[in-house]
Amino acid sequence: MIPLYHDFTDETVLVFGGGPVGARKARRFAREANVVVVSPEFAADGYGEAELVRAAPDAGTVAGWFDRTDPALAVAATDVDPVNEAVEREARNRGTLINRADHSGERGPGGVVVPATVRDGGVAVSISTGGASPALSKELRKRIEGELDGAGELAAITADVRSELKARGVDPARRRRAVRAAVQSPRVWKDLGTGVSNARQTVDAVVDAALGEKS
Ligand SMILES: C[C@@]1(CC(=O)O)c2cc3[nH]c(cc4nc(cc5[nH]c(cc(n2)[C@H]1CCC(=O)O)[C@@](C)(CC(=O)O)[C@@H]5CCC(=O)O)C(CC(=O)O)=C4CCC(=O)O)c(CCC(=O)O)c3CC(=O)O
Ligand SMILES: NC(=O)C1=CN([C@@H]2O[C@H](COP(=O)(O)OP(=O)(O)OC[C@H]3O[C@@H](n4cnc5c(N)ncnc54)[C@H](O)[C@@H]3O)[C@@H](O)[C@H]2O)C=CC1
Repeated sequence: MIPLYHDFTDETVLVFGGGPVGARKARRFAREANVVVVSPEFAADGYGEAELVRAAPDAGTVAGWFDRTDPALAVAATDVDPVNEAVEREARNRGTLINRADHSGERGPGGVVVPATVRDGGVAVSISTGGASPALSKELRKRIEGELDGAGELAAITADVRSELKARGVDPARRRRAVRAAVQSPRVWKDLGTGVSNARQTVDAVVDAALGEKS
């Protein structure tokens, strides 16, 4: 399996099954997509901003929900095998991405896994075991959680620096050297998250030094 980051803005994610697993996937995708959860019961803790539709489609009526919502991704998270199978089949017929929450191992065309994810601002690190051991993905996620502190802030600062250097016409090789120096600098990392404009100033000093300019 090959990891990709997918932009779900303005897209719909259709979740079948409103148990703890369906709810977890709904929360995950609702941060960006329009999420519709179809289930006869909604007993779990939270579904984010998802739209909840009370219904219990069988294998024959699953397709109608695809017609109504036109999803970019379908999640099969019911505890009814033939329904999960029908969701997968329908997604595949339409070329829609499919996440079988009840199924490890082989995925087939359009099959995707939901990874364990750590975020800091716009920075995300995702972990998958290719479906072999979700508990291990979760454990590894916990171990790296603290490692990303400040990465979101540094990504935002260096994004600004990159466009400023581009606008000033600094050539690509020197730009690359300067941005690399900034992300590698222990002084920069020390100043991230201190709540003042320290980090930006430190980045500017490191960038100026790398470009051979006085700060
Ligand atoms: C294939 C996959 C499909 C998919 O859902 O995309 C899948 C499938 C299954 N999970 C099962 C069980 C558990 N899943 C978790 C937890 C998570 N599972 C997630 C993803 C995935 N789970 C995909 C593969 C990811 C990879 O490649 O590693 C995470 C990472 C993301 C998320 O779901 O948000 C989230 C952690 C989030 C976090 O905390 O960071 C725990 C741990 C716990 O609950 O503490 C357990 C119990 C322990 C265990 O069994 O390992 C079962 C058996 C059900 C049964 O036996 O009845 C199946 C079905 C099967 O194996 O057939
Ligand atoms: N991917 C993951 O991380 C995990 C996956 N699983 C698997 O995912 C599946 C769901 O897990 P849980 O949420 O814990 O199960 P659950 O049994 O608590 O929830 C299943 C939900 O599906 C609903 N449902 C039943 N028939 C339906 C229908 N015809 N259409 C739509 N919804 C219907 C039920 O009302 C219930 O809300 C299970 O098959 C389990 O094997 C379980 C644990 C973790």
